Amino acid sequence: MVGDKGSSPGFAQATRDFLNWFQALSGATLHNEIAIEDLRGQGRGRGIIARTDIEPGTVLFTIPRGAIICAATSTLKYKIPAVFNLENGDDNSEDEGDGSSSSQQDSWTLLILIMIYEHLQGDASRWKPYLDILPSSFDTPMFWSSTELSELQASALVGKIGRTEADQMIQTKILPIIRAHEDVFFGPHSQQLDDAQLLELAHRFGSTIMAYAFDLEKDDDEKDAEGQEEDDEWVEDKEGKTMLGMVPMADLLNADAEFNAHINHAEEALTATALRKIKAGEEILNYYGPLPNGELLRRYGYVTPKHSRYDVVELPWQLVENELRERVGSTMSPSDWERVKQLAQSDEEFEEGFVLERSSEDPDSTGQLHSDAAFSGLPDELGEQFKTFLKAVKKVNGNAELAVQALSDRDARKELYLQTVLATLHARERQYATSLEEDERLMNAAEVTERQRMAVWVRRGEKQLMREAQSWVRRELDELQNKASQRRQVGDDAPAAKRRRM
Ligand SMILES: C[S@@+](CC[C@H](N)C(=O)[O-])C[C@H]1O[C@@H](n2cnc3c(N)ncnc32)[C@H](O)[C@@H]1O
Repeated sequence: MVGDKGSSPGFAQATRDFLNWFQALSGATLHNEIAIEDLRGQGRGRGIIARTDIEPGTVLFTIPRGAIICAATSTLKYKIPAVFNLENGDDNSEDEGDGSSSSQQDSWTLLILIMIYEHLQGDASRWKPYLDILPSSFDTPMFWSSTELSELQASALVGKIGRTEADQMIQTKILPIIRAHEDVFFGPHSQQLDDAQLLELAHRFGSTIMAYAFDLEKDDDEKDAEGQEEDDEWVEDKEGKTMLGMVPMADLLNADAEFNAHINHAEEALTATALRKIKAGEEILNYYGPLPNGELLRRYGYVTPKHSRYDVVELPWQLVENELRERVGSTMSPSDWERVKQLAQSDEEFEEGFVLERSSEDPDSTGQLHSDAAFSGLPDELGEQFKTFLKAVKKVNGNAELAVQALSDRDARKELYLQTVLATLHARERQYATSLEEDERLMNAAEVTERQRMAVWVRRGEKQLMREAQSWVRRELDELQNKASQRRQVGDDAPAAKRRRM
């Protein structure tokens, strides 16, 4: 859900002004039978709805590239060319150490600077009606209080919010540029802002870019390394290499794991087309990718039931190690165990944690999914690291019986592995303050706020996945036991058969 400070009439007027502005753009098109609607009642801000049935392949709207806010279109680059790397024409501009050189900027920080500049231009910005419909507050965890964050419990999402890193990026890359060019950012009519206000503005536009901006450099027929066609996605470009831009109208589309529209990138314009028949009254939906709900919440500030199929749980190796030690190293001294750890960690493949996820098909070319996702196995790398650890145990203590046996007998190792993982999954589940069952109850409780409900949804999804993983491990253990008892039966029968033959 996106916040907008305006009251309802302001909201509707801003939508109308934006529509008029958009339709007057040279090269822009908008299908007559689609409408921007106020979906705040459903917690989805604005969205685009079909007013009549729309046939597959129909062009919904076209955005000329010149209407996108990006480094190529904003006049800011002519005012502070050094920051945009235009003076030397290459990447070797001098680093002034104050954030003013291009080498310190990336596509994120440049777009934040552009958005702050255009915002401070007020009526003078050619994107004013578009800027007026962008959100001024967000439901992403970056803006949650510590009490709200505590509702995420043991979710790995907590460690990924990155408020401190964002603050630091703004302090080192955004504020020094604005302070060094106050005449550019604060025109004769605009109000001066202090550092705290600028910090808030930079956070606001950083979050806007996270939830709205487009990667502009992909072509329709671009292929990834495997030769597969890549989707044009709303991206988080952490390395800052691709040009990001704010694309009016395209970013009014909400999204889900099943969707019905696609944005094509062509030379002169971006075009939204219907992927299948869209019925009158249906919302036109884009796709942000196969994201778990935790990631959807972190980047976009919402969760959906359809994204649950992509949920993940992070299993820290330390938890696996604790369980393994109990089983194979309980008689080892702390210093011997330390040697085991050092040996295992010296392996260059060593991982601090492993991600559990379900197997899921990709949406088809019309944006639809046809089967449920299911947990179907542990990561291979986890099994390999488990074996590496067993080898290290054997090296340090050749008498560690269980480890030695597990290394020479495949089934014994599999059983030890599965038992250890099962115990780890229980331990991981205990790190969350409430049970899955309590969360199920909370989902329907009246007193729960929207942010709390989203946090419960994320942690509940992770617990559900852990339960599925536990059932899978139990089934594997049962199979192993059945196999062993069948072998015992064959073994018991064998001498009898032999006797008969004799
Ligand atoms: C690119 S914008 C889409 C337009 C947006 N609704 C608006 O009013 O500006 C992305 C934001 O829309 C909202 N959104 C998108 N899809 C949603 C969904 N399926 N359910 C709820 N909110 C959604 C989220 O707040 C997200 O950060």
